[in-house]
Amino acid sequence: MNATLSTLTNAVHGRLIDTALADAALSEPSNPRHTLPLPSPAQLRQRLPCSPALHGQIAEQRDAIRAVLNGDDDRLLVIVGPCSLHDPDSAMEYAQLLAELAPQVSDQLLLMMRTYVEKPRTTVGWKGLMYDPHLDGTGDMAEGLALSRRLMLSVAELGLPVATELLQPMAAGYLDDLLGWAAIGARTSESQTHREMVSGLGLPVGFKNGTDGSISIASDAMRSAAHGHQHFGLDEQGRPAMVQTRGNSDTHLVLRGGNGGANYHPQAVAAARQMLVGQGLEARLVVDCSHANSGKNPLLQPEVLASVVEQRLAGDTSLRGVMLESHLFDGCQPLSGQLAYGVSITDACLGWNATEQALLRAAERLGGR
Ligand SMILES: O=C[C@H](O)[C@H](O)COP(=O)(O)O
Ligand SMILES: C=C(OP(=O)(O)O)C(=O)O
Repeated sequence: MNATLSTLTNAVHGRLIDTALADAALSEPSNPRHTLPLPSPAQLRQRLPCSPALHGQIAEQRDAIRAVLNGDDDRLLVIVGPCSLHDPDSAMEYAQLLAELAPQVSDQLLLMMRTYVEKPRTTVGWKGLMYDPHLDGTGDMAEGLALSRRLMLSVAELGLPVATELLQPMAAGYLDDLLGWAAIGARTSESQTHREMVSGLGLPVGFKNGTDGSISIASDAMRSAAHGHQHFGLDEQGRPAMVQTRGNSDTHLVLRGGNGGANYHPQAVAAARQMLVGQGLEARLVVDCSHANSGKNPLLQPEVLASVVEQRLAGDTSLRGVMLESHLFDGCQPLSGQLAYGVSITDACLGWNATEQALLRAAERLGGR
């Protein structure tokens, strides 16, 4: 563009912006919103850095997870931990227990910790540590982001791969360098925005089937995420940006059951496998033992896990992983008054003792193959 044209263009844009600002100043907002600035991803990463040693560990863990998901390593991937983290002390006590168990079962199971700081809600409810770290509705997201990153760093420093659901695409850049694996939840697998985000991630990602049980939304998501996209997003400095991604084919389907019931039984697994292969996708399956696969009864998760183990032993090599919702103690509690330590404030979880027993049993059974 020559200098005169550029000056003219700037002058026109300048006038448009001035007019827009004047209009904005004059018009009454019909639904006023309050905003508070947040740090940029770069600022938070600088404040809570991932050391080169940790960075190397996470890269190795991603490769190990990929090897299991691709079937090059015949261990079972296990994504296990609280439905949501709401209290750093109980989260770290849980992480310690898991880190002690991991080497005991590592010949058969590759354990990673569910480190969930964002919760998708069916309607409304507490949306996770990242949104409301004080658990009081004040929405201190600056602290929520810092606390979430600090917790993930601490879990990773114990040597555990960190797994989380990425719900808000704008927030992924604050945490994604720390993750070994991520999920896109049942309520967002169909969302173009989430598929675009996944296409720019450098880690394995599981797309869950929809809450209605639809598995095709997840296979569509896998095909979309494998492509490069141009999308609206934020750069590292938090500025609005056109983001160009390269595509991510490191994805798989997570069977979590649906409104019609469970989908971990051999027939449902075979149908999922067939659909993926029919669409030219690799048959890589992870079974979520919780949610609709256990009818939301956390104590049934060991049964679902045992079924997956038996299906593998019977020769189903497409089943590559499982997910369990587990906390220090069984059940869940409402978010009000004095909270019991180590009990979920979102979905009901399986307590640690039963979780450990179920995982030891699975390892023993798989080890005897
Ligand atoms: O795993 C978590 C929940 O199932 C999900 O966040 C939905 O929860 P809700 O139906 O209680 O909102
Ligand atoms: C919200 C979750 O699951 P889903 O998306 O399957 O409901 C979860 O695993 O925390």
